[in-house]
Amino acid sequence: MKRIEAGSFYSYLSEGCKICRRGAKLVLFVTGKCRSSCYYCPISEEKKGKDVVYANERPVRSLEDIAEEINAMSAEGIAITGGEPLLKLDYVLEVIEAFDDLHIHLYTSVPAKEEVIKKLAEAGLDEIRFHPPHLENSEIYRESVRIAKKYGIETGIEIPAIKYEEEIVKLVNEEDIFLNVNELEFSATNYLELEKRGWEIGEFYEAKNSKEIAMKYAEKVKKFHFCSVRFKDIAQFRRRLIRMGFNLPEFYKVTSEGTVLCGYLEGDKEKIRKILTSMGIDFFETDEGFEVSMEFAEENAEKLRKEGIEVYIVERYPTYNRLLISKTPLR
Ligand SMILES: C[S@@+](CC[C@H](N)C(=O)[O-])C[C@H]1O[C@@H](n2cnc3c(N)ncnc32)[C@H](O)[C@@H]1O
Ligand code: SF4
Repeated sequence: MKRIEAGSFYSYLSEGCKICRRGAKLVLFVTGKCRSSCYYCPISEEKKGKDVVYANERPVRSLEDIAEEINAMSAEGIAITGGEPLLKLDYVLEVIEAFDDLHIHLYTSVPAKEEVIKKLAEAGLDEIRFHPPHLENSEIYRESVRIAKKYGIETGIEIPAIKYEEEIVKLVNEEDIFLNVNELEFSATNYLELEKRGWEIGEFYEAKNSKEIAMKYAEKVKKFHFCSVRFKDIAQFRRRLIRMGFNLPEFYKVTSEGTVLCGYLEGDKEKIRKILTSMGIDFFETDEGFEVSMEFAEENAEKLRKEGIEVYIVERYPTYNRLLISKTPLR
């Protein structure tokens, strides 16, 4: 068993996991709808049950939006998730075909039939991960697993570590497929249900003792991977942020946390635009203001203030929603 950062370990990593570890997988959420109702489902309130599409944080209206997010993070792969992606099979096929040059993996809780898997394979799906809700009836996925393998799709089972089920171990070892076990994660939507069942929340929103359940699988499963909540956050997410940060214009400073720092100007937009253009300064215009280099903001703060322009240093995420971490006025 090899150890990776933040408590994760594996004996086998699927291609999808390898790309995800580099922060190079775009998460494509294709619908919030799902026919199962797992008590541990972490989907947020704004997405649950709603037929919405997001590429990472970016709302998607067309394939063009997905292409923009791919460029923003230099994605090498796409993870198609939900809700239940197979409720929107035609859309999923369209996406797989459109971005066939990237590695694409799909999550599903449906024991899909041959006609569905054949279509996915022909569209170019590379990897599939079945999730038996509540970890029950895993045997009903055996046929789908065999079909997916027959069509050359890398196949696995992916589950949260809520309990140990011998039937899952039997299935993955007999079919020689991988088992991904996620550390059970608390979210705003599953918190009460997890608490009701005795789970306690840890420092990183992980369920305490969930890792110990994963260990039991690790002892028995040939192709095994445990992904911790902390690893998802500090490695995958932070690495994606860093990729996104370095794709921004050079005047942004990328921190080791994956956030970006820049100067920020607010005031009469026409006036600011004129000043920056006449000085030949690189800038990015947002709805409310102008992002510039920190050096420019610091060196010119006094002069700009005299022109009635507010000057700040801003730290934000390099994501589509530009989540603000801090906005400090320069005096
Ligand atoms: C949220 S589901 C969405 C896709 C599909 N409905 C499914 O269940 O596979 C994606 C993955 O998250 C895992 N998962 C669900 N709830 C979880 C939780 N609270 N903590 C960690 N992983 C979880 C599932 O095992 C599944 O592999
Ligand atoms: S099958 Fe997946 S999306 Fe549906 S309720 Fe369970 S975890 Fe959530």
